[in-house]
Amino acid sequence: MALKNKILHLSCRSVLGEVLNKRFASNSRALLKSATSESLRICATGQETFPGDLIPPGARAEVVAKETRIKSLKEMPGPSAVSNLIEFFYRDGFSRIHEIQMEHSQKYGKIFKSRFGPQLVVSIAGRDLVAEVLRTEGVAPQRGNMESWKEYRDLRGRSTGLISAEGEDWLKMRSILRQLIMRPKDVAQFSDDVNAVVEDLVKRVDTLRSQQSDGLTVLNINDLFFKYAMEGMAAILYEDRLGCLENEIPQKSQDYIAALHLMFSSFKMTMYAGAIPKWLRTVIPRPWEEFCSSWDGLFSFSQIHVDKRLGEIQDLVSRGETVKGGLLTHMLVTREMNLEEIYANMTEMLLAGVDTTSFTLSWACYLLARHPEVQQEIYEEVTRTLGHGTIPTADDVPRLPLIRGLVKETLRMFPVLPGNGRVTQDDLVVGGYFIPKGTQLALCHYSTSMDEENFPGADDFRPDRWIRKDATDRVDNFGSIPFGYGIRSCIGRRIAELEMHLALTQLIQRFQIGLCPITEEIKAKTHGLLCPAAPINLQFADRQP
Ligand code: HEM
Repeated sequence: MALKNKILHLSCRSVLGEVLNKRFASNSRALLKSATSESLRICATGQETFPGDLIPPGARAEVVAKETRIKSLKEMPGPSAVSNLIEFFYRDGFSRIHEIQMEHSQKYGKIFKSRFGPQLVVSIAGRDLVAEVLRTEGVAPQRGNMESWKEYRDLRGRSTGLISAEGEDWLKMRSILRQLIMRPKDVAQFSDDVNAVVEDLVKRVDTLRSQQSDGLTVLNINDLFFKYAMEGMAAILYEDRLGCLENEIPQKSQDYIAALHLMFSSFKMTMYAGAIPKWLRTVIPRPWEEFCSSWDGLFSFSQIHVDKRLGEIQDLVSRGETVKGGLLTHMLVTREMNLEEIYANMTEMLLAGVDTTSFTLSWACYLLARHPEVQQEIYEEVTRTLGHGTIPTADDVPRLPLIRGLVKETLRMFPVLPGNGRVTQDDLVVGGYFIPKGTQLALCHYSTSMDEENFPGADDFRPDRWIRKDATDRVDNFGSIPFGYGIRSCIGRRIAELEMHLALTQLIQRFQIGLCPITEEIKAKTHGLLCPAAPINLQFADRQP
């Protein structure tokens, strides 16, 4: 792949945003200690706003204390420890986490507690309560217990990356990366690289369907999108290609795919590995061993690619030539992170970026195939805007609101992370309950995005519900925040969106996507991520220009 002349710029605006965010968070945390959540939501004007400057916090707290009693965690409803144990371990609840969210929120309300052994988890299943929690976050929110990830890194002398780091380490890495890839215009420069991968994706569709008797069917579409996402991520992160969309996949890439599959196939076990006390690992060693060996594979793959690029840069420098390149080049040249931190971040970003993007693409194509009339509408928008043969770039995406709506609606119906976590860093009052510092919260994204109150006709696939009616109309909705919200939200959001927008636009331009006769209704299952419970087989018929 030819190296490109790219400049990755820093932004004072985003730094300012972070400072403002910090101020707001510390203000609101102070207030939360003295007031209930109700007092935060409803101010004197009756609007949803921050009431600090309208009524002195102390006075407000007094009024509220008379009106509303803050309840304790003991009073919070929720399933009993025994029924939870049966649900998860006997009835395999881990693969139905999304359904359990719905059932429990209907039964216990928008906030409820569950116990997993010694661990108490408070689930937040209401849109406004989720907003309340995320809007009051501090400067370095914590997602959950990352002990097993950290332990592996300590064992091997590795650094943490953005997903596993906490506190100061996380802040430092986040502030570097957020200036490089957080805004659409930062990632627009990767358009050509992504399009080169999309071209290979389209060729691969041709090859795969020609191997079937009907000349149309691509079996297990997620396998194809997995390879597309891996190839796209490598093009952006490593400035290199892996050959995943070739007929013969190079051995090193195959080894990586195996390590990635091991990581996900042993997901449940590795979850326990984090929880199993160390002494118990001598009795049941397998989960921990598999966990370490899959990380070994993931780290070594990233290291090979980072070292390769480093060698190329050193050669250029020794020949006195100018160094040009993308994200990795920038990181290697500026050394704002040390080499171990670069390995760790490349490893964690690749891990975070492949399945998430590929499952979303699989669901999007499945939904298009099930709803030909919606597909036709989107096809008409694409051809009206771009014509039949024009290859879309990042600059075209704002002119394709239905393509963006398609991705948003897919992620609403199948949020690839059906839930997210936070460990509270201060005492909080949420939904009228006192939640002490250090409590594990589960934000129930699946149930909020399927809630009729937040999305009328929630079972209907309607990409157009995301289209703004005019410049002032905002359709943002805390009911569906598939990339999270705020300072610890997904750092790869813009990269993922670029990969999905460009791939879907070209697929819709080229093919009419249909259900294959052998494909029945595909249900979702939770396997860490929300994924199809059965292979999705689809037909790709050529569009007639
Ligand atoms: C459809 C695609 C994707 C979805 C739905 C998604 C969703 C998420 C969510 C929900 C989080 C947690 C946010 C929070 O805790 O508030 C997250 C974190 C993260 N994601 Fe993504 N993601 C996607 C693609 C990607 C890609 C392509 C990358 C890499 C370039 C990536 C890298 C990360 C990283 C590094 C974090 C941790 C951020 C931090 O802790 O500071 N994700 N993602």
